[in-house]
Amino acid sequence: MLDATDLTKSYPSASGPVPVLAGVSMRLSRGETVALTGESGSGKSTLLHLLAALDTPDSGSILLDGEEITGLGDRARARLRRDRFGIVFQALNLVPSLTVAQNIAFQSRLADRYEPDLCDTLTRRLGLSNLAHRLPEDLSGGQQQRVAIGRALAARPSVLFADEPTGNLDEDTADQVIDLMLDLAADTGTACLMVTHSPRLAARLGRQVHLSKGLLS
Ligand SMILES: Nc1ncnc2c1ncn2[C@@H]1O[C@H](COP(=O)(O)OP(=O)(O)OP(=O)(O)O)[C@@H](O)[C@H]1O
Repeated sequence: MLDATDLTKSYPSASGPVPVLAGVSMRLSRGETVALTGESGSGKSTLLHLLAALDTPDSGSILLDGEEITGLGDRARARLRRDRFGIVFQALNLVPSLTVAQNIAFQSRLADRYEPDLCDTLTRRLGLSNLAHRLPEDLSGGQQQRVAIGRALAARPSVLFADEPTGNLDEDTADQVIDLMLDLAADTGTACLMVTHSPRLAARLGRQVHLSKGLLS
């Protein structure tokens, strides 16, 4: 479904371009779950940003269902993210003026795919039913993380991209949130690519890939 080949990416610096990705290829099949690991600064977030169409590679190809997405302009990439991708990053970007229930419905409404029953189910399974009318500022970090996961999955994305989604949670809560995320992703047929520093969390996913020296193994 998502098929990336020979991706390269450098960032400019005072002493010239600094290469981060040196020819990364990876494939993500429908419903597959993959953990992306690697040392700090190895380029995990950079790769996730390219695959999620938040940034463009210097060279290489990314096919989504056979269609090249690297050449798309900003608007087309924004549409693609809205319609096909769920994104759960450390900066959760919940809409501060919307309640939990409204945040969960938010992307699915934008994508014109709002399903009240699915939103209710996600809210309940994420343990947010009694918080549905609260604003994000009145939630704990873990509760906000669950809202972000619900919002991403309510739009039935093809791929869920998660960058350290439980980075600031204790181990037990992180395990619960990841298990729930994987469970819900499986129910909605969503593939999942998750960046994590934790080998323990990585082991819970179907496959692990490791980024080192600009290459995946
Ligand atoms: N916008 C940018 N401009 C310049 N350099 C950048 C930019 N974004 C990332 N980098 C550099 O690219 C390298 C890879 O960064 P990236 O955030 O992808 O790594 P990471 O593996 O996700 O790290 P971490 O695990 O610490 O989050 C780092 O050396 C970083 O300093």
